[in-house]
Order: sequence, then structure tokens, then C-alpha cells
Amino acid sequence: MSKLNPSLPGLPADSEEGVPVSVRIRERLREQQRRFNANDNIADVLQPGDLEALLDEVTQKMQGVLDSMVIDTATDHNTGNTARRVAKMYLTEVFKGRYLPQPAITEFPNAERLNELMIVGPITVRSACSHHLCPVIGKIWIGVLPNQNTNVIGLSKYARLVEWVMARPQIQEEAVVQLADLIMEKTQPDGLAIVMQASHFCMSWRGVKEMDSRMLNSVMRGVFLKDATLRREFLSLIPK
Ligand SMILES: Nc1nc2c(ncn2[C@@H]2O[C@H](COP(=O)(O)OP(=O)(O)OP(=O)(O)O)[C@@H](O)[C@H]2O)c(=O)[nH]1
Repeated sequence: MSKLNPSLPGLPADSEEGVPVSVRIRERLREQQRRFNANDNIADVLQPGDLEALLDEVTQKMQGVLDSMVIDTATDHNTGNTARRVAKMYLTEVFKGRYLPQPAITEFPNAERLNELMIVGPITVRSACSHHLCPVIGKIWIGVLPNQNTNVIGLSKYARLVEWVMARPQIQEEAVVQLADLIMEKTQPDGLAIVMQASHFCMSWRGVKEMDSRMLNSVMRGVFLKDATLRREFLSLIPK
């Protein structure tokens, strides 16, 4: 007798018929013993058509949320398509950093063997907190001390990597560490410094309703950790 599918009793374990696409994706992730936290990227386990199917599934679930909030989406002319809009916004816009592969990075040979401090910023951060899914809007500055033996990456690619990492539900402390790990892996510089400043809408729109408070945090890697003069130079060059 074939084993029953735990996701859909009545169907054999190898049957995909009627199984929600999110269940199939989670099974693939569990088979690979992969984490799928809010701020993890899962693009490499998605198969062709999965994202479109997820859009339908999230739309259906969002419709359930609206129904449970007693919003009459059948006759309210403003909310008829809200479930679909929200699903599309989550999957293809504000949280696309979970579902899309990493942007391609153009590398150039470090022909002049540059090893001077380079700073890029402010790069706009658009993210959301993992707790309330409220927007987190801010800016980031990245300082790189290139290694004279490694390639340099195109300037715009820092902004693309920031967008990819931030377009996920995040907490700010983890977001900057994820970004630092990624830039270190891609460019292998001698040092990397990142400073992020952001407004958390979960603190202004709701909750304590503090309109002006910001969160500021930084991460330093390589020579920035050891060299206080370099660290000071980076921090002094960032506009206040
Ligand atoms: N450390 C950190 N905290 C965050 C971040 N974004 C949001 N938070 C906080 O995470 C907490 C959310 O958890 P809870 O305390 O369970 O939420 P809550 O009961 O709605 O709390 P209030 O916001 O105080 O109303 C809040 O204190 C948020 O301000 C972040 O990036 N880092």
C-alpha cells in the first residue's frame, strides 16, 4: 500500500495533485535541511511556474484574511482586488529578495592594484520588520578597502545587493550582517564597513508612535576592526 500524503490525506505520498505549492516548496527545503526564515532567500528551490502558483495561493489566503476582518470585498469597490494586490506586492515587490536569485555582479580587474578607502552611499533601504511586517526605510553607507589582488565590482552593484538583501522581512541587526557577509564573499576586500540608519514604522505608525527615533547600527570587518584610524576616517567621511 502506498504511503499517504501528510499534506493531503487520501493522496499517495508522491502525488503533487492538489498539494499547495508552498507545501511542496517547504518539503524541498526540509529535504535539503535548509532554513527558510523570513530573511532567507529560497530562489534556488523554486521551479518554473512556482512563483505564479504562489501568487494564486497567497491571494486566496489574503482573501481569507480580509473576510475574517469583516471587509466586504464583494461590494466594496476599493477592496475587490486587494487580496491580489497585496499578494503581488509581497511576492514580487517588497519581499522579492526572498524569491529572486541574487543579481549578477560585474567584476573588473583591479588593474591599478588600488587599495585605498572607497565609500558608496547613501543607498536607500526599503525593508520591513519581521515582527509586524511594517516598513523600514533608511539609508546605508558602505566603505570598502579593496585588496590589491582581487577584482573590484561595479558601483551600482552595491545598491543592487542592498536591495536584494533588504527586500525581505528583516531585523536591522541581522540585515547588515547578511549584507556584510555577502559583500565579503563577493569582493574579498581587506576591509568592509557598513553603517545603516533607518526609521521603523512599527515604532511610528503604531505601537509607541515615536515619530523621530531612528535605529543606527554598523558592522566592521577585516582591517576596519583592527585599525581605529581607518574606522575614524570612514565615519568622518559619512555625511552627518
Ligand atoms: N532589535 C530590533 N527590534 C525591532 C526591529 N524592528 C522592530 N523591532 C521591535 O521588535 C518588537 C516586536 O515585538 P513585540 O514586543 O512582540 O511587539 P508588540 O507587542 O507589538 O510591541 P510594541 O511595538 O511595543 O507595541 C518591538 O519592540 C519592535 O519595536 C529591529 O530591526 N531590531
